[in-house]
Amino acid sequence: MPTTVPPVEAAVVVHRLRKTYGGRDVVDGLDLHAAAGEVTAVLGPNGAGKTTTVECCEGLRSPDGGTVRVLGLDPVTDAVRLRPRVGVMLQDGGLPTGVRALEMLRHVAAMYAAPRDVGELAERLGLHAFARTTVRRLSGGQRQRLALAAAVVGRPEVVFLDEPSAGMDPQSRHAVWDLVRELRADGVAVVLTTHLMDEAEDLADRVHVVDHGRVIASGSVPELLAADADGPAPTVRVDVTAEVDDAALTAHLTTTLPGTTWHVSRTDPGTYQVSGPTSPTAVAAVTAALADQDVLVRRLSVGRRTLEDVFLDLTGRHLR
Ligand SMILES: Nc1ncnc2c1ncn2[C@@H]1O[C@H](COP(=O)(O)OP(=O)(O)OP(=O)(O)O)[C@@H](O)[C@H]1O
Repeated sequence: MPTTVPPVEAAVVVHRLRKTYGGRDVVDGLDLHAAAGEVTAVLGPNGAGKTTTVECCEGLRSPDGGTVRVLGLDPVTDAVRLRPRVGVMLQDGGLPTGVRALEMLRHVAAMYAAPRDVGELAERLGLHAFARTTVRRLSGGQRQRLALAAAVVGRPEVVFLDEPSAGMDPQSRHAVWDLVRELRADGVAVVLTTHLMDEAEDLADRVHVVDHGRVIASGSVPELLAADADGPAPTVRVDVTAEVDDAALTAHLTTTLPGTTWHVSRTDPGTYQVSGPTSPTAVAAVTAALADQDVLVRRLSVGRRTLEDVFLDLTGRHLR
């Protein structure tokens, strides 16, 4: 996997971070960095230690080991100096619940020297529709949008977004992505955690994959795809109506296409991934072999491996 040496100008540098709960290292020597003008995505299975790491960067938790620097400062001891320069969107919103939505945003904006235009921000995140609703009555997605607005209204230099588009409808998600791209273009260091691989693939300049409290892979999406053990081989994906005899399918392909190597795996019930040197003949051979097995193909697509494929290969398929 590509190694990562933090650039001198990194806005966020986490070095050998350790955080222990009840004698268990939930963050266990984690290194990552995030640069200004880039979107850095932190990915990992449930419980991998992403939120704990981000909360150490936000100064909400104190490390048990290692160092964290945000804009060259310690997020815990320099919290007062960092507050006007860092925007934070917590996973649970973390908003006061008794105030009206827009009133809350105006109040947050008033705490900064040169805030964004609240009306414009409210417009682009669709906050006007629930401007006078109290925060406790907002839907999950509305609360997320308000939390995002509060995180960016002060024109921060660094923004931490913990699962920013979780629970949002597709329209809101696109509005969030546009805003994140704009922040990047303005030179902001955006650090986000997400479980949405397409979100990371679309937005992230740099990805850190975390598992068991450590970064197990880092790089740009093309670097991660290229560094993948199986290589960025094109794949055929088939959705089928019955069980496939994958050994028979592999044997059929290697016999029909001499000199090639194939790997067939079931990715989900009813979905198989066939990896190998894909060609028009190979696609025909896959469908012929499935016809031999009396398996009807409901959908077939040919494509490269995705970040999700790489993620699953790195972190496994078992539930956490
Ligand atoms: N205050 C706490 N006390 C005890 N254990 C904690 C505490 N906070 C987090 N943990 C544990 O630390 C581990 C990492 O949690 P964390 O929230 O950082 O994971 P995550 O990668 O953000 O997961 P998710 O994707 O589910 O949000 C989990 O096993 C969690 O139960």
